[in-house]
Amino acid sequence: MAKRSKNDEVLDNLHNTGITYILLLYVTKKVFKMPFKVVMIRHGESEWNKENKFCGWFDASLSSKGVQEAKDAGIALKNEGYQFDVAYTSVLKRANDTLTEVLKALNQEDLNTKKSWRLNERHYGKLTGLNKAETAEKYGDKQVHIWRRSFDVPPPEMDKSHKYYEEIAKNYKDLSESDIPKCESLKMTIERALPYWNDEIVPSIKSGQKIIIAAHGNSLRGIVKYLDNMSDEAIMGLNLPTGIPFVYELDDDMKPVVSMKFLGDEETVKKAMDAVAAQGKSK
Ligand SMILES: O=C(O)[C@@H](COP(=O)(O)O)OP(=O)(O)O
Repeated sequence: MAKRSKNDEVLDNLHNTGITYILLLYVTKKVFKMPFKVVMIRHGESEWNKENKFCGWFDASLSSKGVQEAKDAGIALKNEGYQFDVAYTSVLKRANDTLTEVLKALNQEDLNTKKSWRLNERHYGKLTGLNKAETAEKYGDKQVHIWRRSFDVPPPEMDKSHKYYEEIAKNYKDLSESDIPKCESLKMTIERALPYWNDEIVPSIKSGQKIIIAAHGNSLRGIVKYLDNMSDEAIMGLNLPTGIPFVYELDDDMKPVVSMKFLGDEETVKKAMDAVAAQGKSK
C-alpha cells in the first residue's frame, strides 16, 4: 500500500470535519426546525434618489447620505452578530458600494460576492433621468403611481435616441440586445430576477450558507412579493426604504416563518417608507 503523507491525513481530516459539519447542521435544522436566515438591503440613497430622478439601469453613485446609511446598516448588522458566507448584488454601483460599506463594518471585505444584472433595478424606460415630482405635475399623480407601483403596466420604452441609452447599453455589451430591456414593469422584473433567486440563491441558502442580498427598491419588491405570496394589489402599497437591512427567516421549502423584519425602529422605518411613497407626488 502506498505510504500516506502527512498532507493526505490533514486533507482527510478536513474532509471528514466538513462532512460532519454539514451533517450536524442538517440534523440540528431538522430536529430544532431552525429556519434559514436571509438578509436583504436596498442600497443607500443614490445621487439620483437625492435629485428625485427615475434611475432604473442608469449607474448612479451613492450620495454622501447613502454612504452613511450603508455604514450604519453594517454597524446594525454587526451589533446583531451577523456574519455572511456569500453576498449577492446587482451590477449597479449603488448596490455594490452599499455592500462594500456593509462588509467593511463586518470586517468581511473579502467575502465571496456574486453580481448579476438579474438583481438590477427595474428598467425605467423612457422615464429614466426625469424628475419624479415634475413628471407627476405633467402627467398627474395617478399616472406616475401607475408607472411606479402597478404590477404589470410598464413605463414607456426607452429608444436608442434617449439621452441615457448609450451610457446604459455600454455596460451590457455581454448581454444580447434582446436581453436588455427597453422598459420593465414589476412583473417583467420578477420574471428575470426569479430564475436567479431559484437557481443561484436558493441552493446556497439550502446548503446552509448565510447570505446577504444588496439590491434595489423594485428588484427586492419582486422577491418579497414572491416569498410572501403577495397579491398584485398588495405589492402596490410596499415602498422599501434605502439602507435599512431586513431579515427573512425561511423554512426548508423557502416559505417565510418570519417576513421582512427590519433592523431599525418601527417609526424610523415607517417614516422612510412614507418618504419613498411621496417621491412620485407633484408638489
Ligand atoms: O429606479 C429608481 O428610481 C429607484 C426606485 O424608484 P421608485 O420605483 O421608488 O420610483 O430605484 P433604486 O433607487 O432602488 O435603484
